[in-house]
Amino acid sequence: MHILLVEDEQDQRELVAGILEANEMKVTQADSVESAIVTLKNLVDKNTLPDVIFSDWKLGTLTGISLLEYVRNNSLNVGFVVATAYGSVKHAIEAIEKGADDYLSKPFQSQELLLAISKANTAKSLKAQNQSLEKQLTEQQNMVDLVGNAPCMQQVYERIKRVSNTNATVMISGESGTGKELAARALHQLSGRKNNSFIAINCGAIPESLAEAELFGAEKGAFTGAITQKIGKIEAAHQGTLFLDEIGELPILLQAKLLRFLQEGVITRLGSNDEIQVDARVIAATHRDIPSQISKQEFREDLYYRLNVVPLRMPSLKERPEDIPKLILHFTKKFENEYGSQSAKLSASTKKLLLDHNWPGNVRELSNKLERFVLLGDEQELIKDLTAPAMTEQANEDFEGFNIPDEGMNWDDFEKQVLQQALLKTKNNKTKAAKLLGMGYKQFLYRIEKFEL
Ligand SMILES: Nc1ncnc2c1ncn2[C@@H]1O[C@H](COP(=O)(O)OP(=O)(O)OP(=O)(O)O)[C@@H](O)[C@H]1O
Repeated sequence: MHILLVEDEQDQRELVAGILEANEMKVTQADSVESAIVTLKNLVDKNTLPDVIFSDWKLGTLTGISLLEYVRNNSLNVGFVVATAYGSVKHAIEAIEKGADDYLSKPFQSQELLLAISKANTAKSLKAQNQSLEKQLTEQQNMVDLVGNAPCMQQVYERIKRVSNTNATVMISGESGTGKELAARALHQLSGRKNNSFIAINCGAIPESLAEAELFGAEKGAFTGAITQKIGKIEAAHQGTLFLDEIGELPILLQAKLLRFLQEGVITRLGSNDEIQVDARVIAATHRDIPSQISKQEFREDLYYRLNVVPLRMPSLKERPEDIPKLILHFTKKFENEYGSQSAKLSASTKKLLLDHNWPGNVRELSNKLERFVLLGDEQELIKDLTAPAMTEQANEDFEGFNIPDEGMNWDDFEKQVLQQALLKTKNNKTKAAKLLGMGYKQFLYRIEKFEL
């Protein structure tokens, strides 16, 4: 262990140095705050910082506090022990408040000295560990944009890091709003393909009749309306990443063609016989239970195994309530920046409501609620929203015989209930639910997002 010993009285300094050296410590001596700072600067340059500084309180006209301030202001990670005059508790308290790890009242026994030094050294090591963990976490967060440190999220980060730089196909599962697309983007960002395209396509959002041209491209005249040559999404992802969202919605015919691409790395544009080599890393995502789709013959088993080389499950928000405070902070700041407004502070009881909420719409729901709060600054509305009873299946059934009541009605509630019923009827299949209501998928998606369904 290396100690910087700062003491202006030579006898005292040599006495302490003797004890430390007898205990196999390396000692560098300084007789004033100024010379200690010069010594520290030299040691920083040589990258040989001491482990602990042991400094007297009174050093000429200055005190050990000036040295402590220098050390802490420059974020030098060293342990710090201050020796104060007998009975000067005030100084001891001040030293601890300013960031000393321990203090010793003079006169002290050599055992007390060694104990204080060892304590300060441990504190230094812990600080170094924390700093490196924090740095790792921040790097990770910056890299992937995903907020949350819960153990289940750490596993997600670990897996993303491990497979990002490979070409392995990843199948991301998880409830709606859990960050599946963010995870896919992270895989792309952390890969060697990051400077090429990330092409995302929602397999549920394209009408079946156009899906093949959308994915594989089409030659001019391949079908009515194909007035120019069309490059498909797969081809557009050449040398980059192709993100197939809602893969469970992909029509069965196209599943066979996708499988061929995954196996052979070639595609054929609609209306052409030429094979085109495409090098795209494929990431798929679904909130549906694909094995049960397989048993209903809605999804090809061989395609599933080809896609599910590396499964990545995004945890629901319910599984990681400890991340809610961090997410609240993240979204509040994000929307404050976006709208250039300062939101009102959330009261402790509202924070508790946010923590206790069930979050069926996961992080997306939390983000939407906080966006509204930042925009409107209406805490009461947020509370009302969080305490409104959840829609039950029974309530939906009651709704079937609905007539506009004489006293009028709330249009938003009405719309929300219709959307919920459509989702219930189609077991959350958004494409089918949109069809049921005669709406385009995007239009439907917009509305369910508006109501955080
Ligand atoms: N861990 C997270 N940290 C920060 N933001 C998140 C996180 N998870 C989700 N979000 C945010 O929530 C919203 C929904 O995320 P995303 O679109 O990635 O979810 P998804 O699982 O793909 O949803 P869906 O299945 O409905 O498409 C986005 O605005 C995203 O930025």
